[in-house]
Amino acid sequence: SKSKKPSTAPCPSTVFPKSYPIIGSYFAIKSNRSNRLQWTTRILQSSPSATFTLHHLFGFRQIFTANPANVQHMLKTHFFNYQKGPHFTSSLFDFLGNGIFNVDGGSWKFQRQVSSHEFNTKSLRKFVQTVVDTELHDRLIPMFSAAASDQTVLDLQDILQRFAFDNICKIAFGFDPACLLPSLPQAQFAEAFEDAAHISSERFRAFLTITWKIKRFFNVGLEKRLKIAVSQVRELAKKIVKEKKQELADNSSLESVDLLSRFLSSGHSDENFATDIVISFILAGRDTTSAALTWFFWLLYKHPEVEKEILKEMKEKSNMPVFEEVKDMVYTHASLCESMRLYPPVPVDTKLAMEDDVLPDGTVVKKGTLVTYHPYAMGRMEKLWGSDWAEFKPERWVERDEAGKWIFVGRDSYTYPVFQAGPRICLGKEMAFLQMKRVVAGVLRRFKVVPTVEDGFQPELLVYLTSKMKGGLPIKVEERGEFPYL
Ligand code: HEM
Repeated sequence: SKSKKPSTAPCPSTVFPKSYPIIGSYFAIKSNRSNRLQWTTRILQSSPSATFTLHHLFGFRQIFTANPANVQHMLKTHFFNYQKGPHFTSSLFDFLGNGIFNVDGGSWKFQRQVSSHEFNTKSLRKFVQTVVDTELHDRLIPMFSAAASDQTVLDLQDILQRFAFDNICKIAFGFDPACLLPSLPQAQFAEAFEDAAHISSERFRAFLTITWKIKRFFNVGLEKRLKIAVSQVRELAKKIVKEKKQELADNSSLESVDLLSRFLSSGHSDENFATDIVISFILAGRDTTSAALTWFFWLLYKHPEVEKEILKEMKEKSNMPVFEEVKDMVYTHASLCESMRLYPPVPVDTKLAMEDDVLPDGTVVKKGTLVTYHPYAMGRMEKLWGSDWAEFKPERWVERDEAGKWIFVGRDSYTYPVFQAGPRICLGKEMAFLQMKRVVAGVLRRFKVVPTVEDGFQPELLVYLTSKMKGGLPIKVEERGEFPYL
């Protein structure tokens, strides 16, 4: 007799979206609009080579891949064939202009060279440390301390976003928007920046590009708001560029510390160039670390054993100078990597194929096809992480040496493209880890972070350009008492 036991394997015919002539998989795409990330992840998990082609309206195709060989092909070996392309750059142009984040080819290469040079200086690293520590000790910790004494509920995500925004503005152009402080006039800059980033990313969701272009032409709806926000951001940036140029002209021996001063004093004094590159840096460095840290604190709450191990590591390093300690926090580093495996701040990233091509797994790519690599799905592939992929386990990233000390065991950047990979890999990766580890050490050393959510609460992921937690993360903070407290 036939077995009635249901199969647990996903059935391809139900998982893969049906495609019809002309309309492609329109209905499946429409009905999965609000959970597109999870939907495409499920399809990739059940696809033999972790790649599939989604058919949009009128024969337009988009390839999704979670296959490391394909990722390496598009981000490294065939880098020049996979670019941002006009759809991406035109959506962000009003906001970002020709800044590094929004250009391809020669313009990108030039900005990349100039900025990687500046990023690799010891003095910039030192400056970043000072900025982060000042923001931590003068603003974040006092705020937590006040909240602990009067038991206020805080939105952790909102606070970390404001913290990261203050930091990146000070680093990028020496301006303090002071958004961790209550309603100073500068905070308007952060609001305008948020509006500009949010509405620009809404353009990607538009069914047809022409819809937002028409609204822009008539200056109505969201496009009207975008125009106002962008002009506020750009005006302030331009004003700062002018002031900095004047300062440098008056005093050429001025100690130039922030990125903008460095660009200007190394001969890149064109106003538009300087404004565009600074805005790109703020966008890149703004929501990414805060998104990573919000999910990280949530996972720590769900995994007290990991928090305990981090505290143990901090106790062992407590006699080291602060930034030496950060470099040595191997288990904390592993925990952050693990948290970003499950919740990558940039969950998907799309490129445009400039010419016909074939991916290493045999997928045919026609010129003009969008190719999306999917870090969110890649962190959820059994083939890459084993059958326990759904578990939060920092131990995947470490080994003990003979003396019992943790050693970090990294994964290659094509299996874990959370910071992208290849020539366009994130420029701020090291800076991001430094900032995140400082926050983790600074906060955990003194406070316990307790989400005030109901039992069984599962945070929802909301994707704009970065992966936010829907509705934020309400928390209370408790003072731990004297350190060391283990
Ligand atoms: C956890 C934190 C971060 C993550 C996960 C992250 C991830 C990424 C990713 C995926 C890209 C590629 C985007 C694309 O080209 O489509 C990127 C690019 C970039 N990131 Fe980050 N980033 C982080 C923090 C930062 C910080 C703090 C900065 C600081 C300034 C920064 C600066 C940049 C820049 C300038 C680029 C453009 C590089 C280029 O196009 O050549 N990032 N980042």
